[in-house]
Order: sequence, then C-alpha cells, then structure tokens
Amino acid sequence: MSNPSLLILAGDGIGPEVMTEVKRVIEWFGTKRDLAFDVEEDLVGGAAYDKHGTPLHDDTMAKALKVDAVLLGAVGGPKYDALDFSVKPERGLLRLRKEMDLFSNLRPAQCFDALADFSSLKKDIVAGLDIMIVRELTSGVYFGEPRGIFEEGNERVGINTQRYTESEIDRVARSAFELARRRGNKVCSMEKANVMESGILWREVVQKVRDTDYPDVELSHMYADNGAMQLVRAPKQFDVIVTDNLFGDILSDCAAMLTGSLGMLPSASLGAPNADGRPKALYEPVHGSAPDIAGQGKANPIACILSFAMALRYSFDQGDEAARLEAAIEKVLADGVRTADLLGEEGVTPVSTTGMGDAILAALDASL
Ligand SMILES: NC(=O)c1ccc[n+]([C@@H]2O[C@H](COP(=O)([O-])OP(=O)(O)OC[C@H]3O[C@@H](n4cnc5c(N)ncnc54)[C@H](O)[C@@H]3O)[C@@H](O)[C@H]2O)c1
Ligand SMILES: CC(C)[C@H](C(=O)O)[C@@H](O)C(=O)O
Ligand SMILES: [Mg+2]
Repeated sequence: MSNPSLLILAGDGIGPEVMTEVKRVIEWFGTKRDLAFDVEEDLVGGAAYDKHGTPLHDDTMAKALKVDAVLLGAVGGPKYDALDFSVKPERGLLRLRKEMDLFSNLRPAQCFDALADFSSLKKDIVAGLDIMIVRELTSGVYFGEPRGIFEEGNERVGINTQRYTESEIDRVARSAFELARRRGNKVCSMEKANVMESGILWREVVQKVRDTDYPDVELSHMYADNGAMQLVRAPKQFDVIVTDNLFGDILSDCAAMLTGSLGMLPSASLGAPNADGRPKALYEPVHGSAPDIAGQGKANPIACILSFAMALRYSFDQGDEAARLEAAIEKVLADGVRTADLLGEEGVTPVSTTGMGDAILAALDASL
C-alpha cells in the first residue's frame, strides 16, 4: 500500500520557518513510528505570486484536490499590500478553502497548564480551558454576492454580502454536534439574530438540526458580541462554539489569546468525507505570516506542529500518535522551554524556532 500523501504549502513570512520544524516532525514519525508520508511541496500566497503572478497556480490547486491532506504555513505580508485585490496572497488561501469545499473549520483553544500564568487573563479563568470553535469557512460575507467597490452618484460604495443557505448552515451545525458528542456534549451557536436576517435563519436551522437529529446534545444560542465578552469573562462555560465565517475569524483570534499566544493555536479545515471516509482537509495555524518577526528565527512553531497533530487525528486515524505529539509539546512547555512570544516569567531565555523544534523532537524521542 502506498503512503498517505501530504501537500506542504509553507507560504510567506514565518510560514516557511515554522513549516521547517513541522517537516522534521513528519520525518520523525516516518523513521521512528513507521508512519511515512509522501510529501510534496509547492507555493502559495506571495511566494506563488512572485513566481507565477497568481497567489495559487492552477496546478497547485489540482494537487491540493488530489492529496490526502494539505498543510499550510501562512500567507501575506506588507510587500503585497498594494497588489490588486484579486491577486493578494490571502486570495490563494480563500481559493483553497472554497474549491476544496472546506466548510467546517475546527479551531481548538486549549490552555496548557504550563502557560496558564502567561495568559492575559487570570490563571483560574483559563487553567484547564478546552474549547472548540467550529467556524463556517466557505460562505457568508467572505464569499457572498454582490460584492465590490461601485460608483454611486458622486461617491464610491463598498459592498459585501452576508449570505447563508439553509444547507450551508445545516452541514456546519452537524459537524459541531458530531464533535460535541465526542467532547462535553454542549454546543453554543453564535450569530446576531437581533440585527441580521441571516442570523435569524442561522438560529432556526441550528435549532432544527439539534431537535431532529441531536436531541442528546445541549444547545444554547448567544449573540456574537456577547459571545466575545463571555469568552474573555468566563471561557470555561463553553465546550463547542459554532458560528459563521466572519464571527468565527474574530472569535478564534480572541480565544487564541486565552491560551497565551497566537503562536499556539492550530486549526483543521474539513470538507465532506470521500469514498474512503477521509474528509478533504487542510491544516494550518490560526496565526498569519507575522511580518514583524519574520526572518529572525523567533516564531513559535507550536501552532503549526499542533496542526499536523490534528492531521494525524482527523485525516489519518492516528489519534494515539497525535496524543504522543501533543504530550511531547506539553512536556517541553512544562520544562520551561519558551519562544519569545511566550515570555513573561523572570529569568527565562527564549529559544529560537529551531530550538523549540529540537526540544519537541527530544521529547518525542523520550516518549518511545
Ligand atoms: N492563515 C493565514 O495565512 C493568515 C492568518 C492571519 C493573517 N494572515 C496575514 O498575515 C499578515 C499579518 O497579519 P497580522 O499581523 O494581522 O497577524 P499575524 O497572526 O501574522 O500576527 C499578529 C501578531 O502575533 C504574532 N505572532 C503570530 N504568529 C506568531 C508565532 N507563530 N510566533 C510568535 N508570534 C506570532 C506576530 O508577531 C504579531 O505580533 C497579513 O498579511 C494577514 O492577512 C494570514
Ligand atoms: C488571511 C485571512 C484570509 C484569514 C481569514 O480571514 O480567514 C485569516 O485571518 C484566518 O483566520 O485564517
Ligand atoms: Mg483570522
């Protein structure tokens, strides 16, 4: 049988730096756990624009549709700020999400014990935190039509459209309820049904899916602005949060900070299962290309490495190996190893991106 296939798209800024550490981890699983992957690499974002004049070449798109999973680093950067909107690096990522139909974006926020003191919130508010944000990823205001900048009278008007069909809401709600059943059995759905019709429909459909097929799962509804406040006030009240594309983007950055750093938060973007039961999937850290620290060896690779752990669990049915990798990261943090974004304690000297990779590989060796 051939090895499972991975397409690595490291992208821009710190993307290639953190992905270098992920590649070492992938090699480790191949040599030490007999879990080898066929890895192919390609360009996305600004890196693809520099070579091809487009943030995602059609050949790369075709490869992404063929492989078992895609791992992505990050896209974007100030060098590309002035580009036409249609070829901006971020469009490459949005095309991947849309054409792979990755409608369910899982963004866990877990607080590692060793970092509870480091969160901007008080320790008792975040210690033991384990929530999962399910963000709808292929619709809503990111993709709705009409959109654009138009002339209207003697001025211009910028338009984006929030649009959700019942089936789009239904499928992401199901993925949230399925996940909840494997966790704390609780879903909180967030929208703004008080001001948006799309929010009214969202609330109705989520409730119907629950009443019809998931009556055993506890469901609550919350306005997304209150949700943001509650995430900072008492985040442990949540188990699974399901929300739309834009609210999910914002709420997941907020949740990331509960865990100490944006450099800690992984994500999985999943589509419908193929014939073999494996979903179309793309794994990426929640953070961006961090232009302020790019090229300095300072980036925290943990979010990207944890994204590979999610790939092991959700694409390759290797939950035990994913847990091994997560435990190695937990051990490294408990031992006090810190990249610069995780500083806060007195007298700690930060390690580089590679230094963090070295420590994680050593902890993996020690796990054998
Ligand atoms: N999925 C993605 O590829 C993605 C996500 C968000 C932003 N972006 C893009 O990235 C560029 C920069 O955006 P931004 O500055 O708003 O967000 P960002 O996530 O790149 O950075 C925000 C802050 O967090 C820090 N940070 C982020 N990841 C880190 C890591 N791994 N280790 C240490 N510190 C880290 C950065 O140094 C910065 O101070 C923009 O072009 C944006 O569009 C891409
Ligand atoms: C880079 C950008 C397109 C992206 C988004 O807005 O979805 C990012 O912020 C994210 O959270 O993955
Ligand atoms: Mg974002």
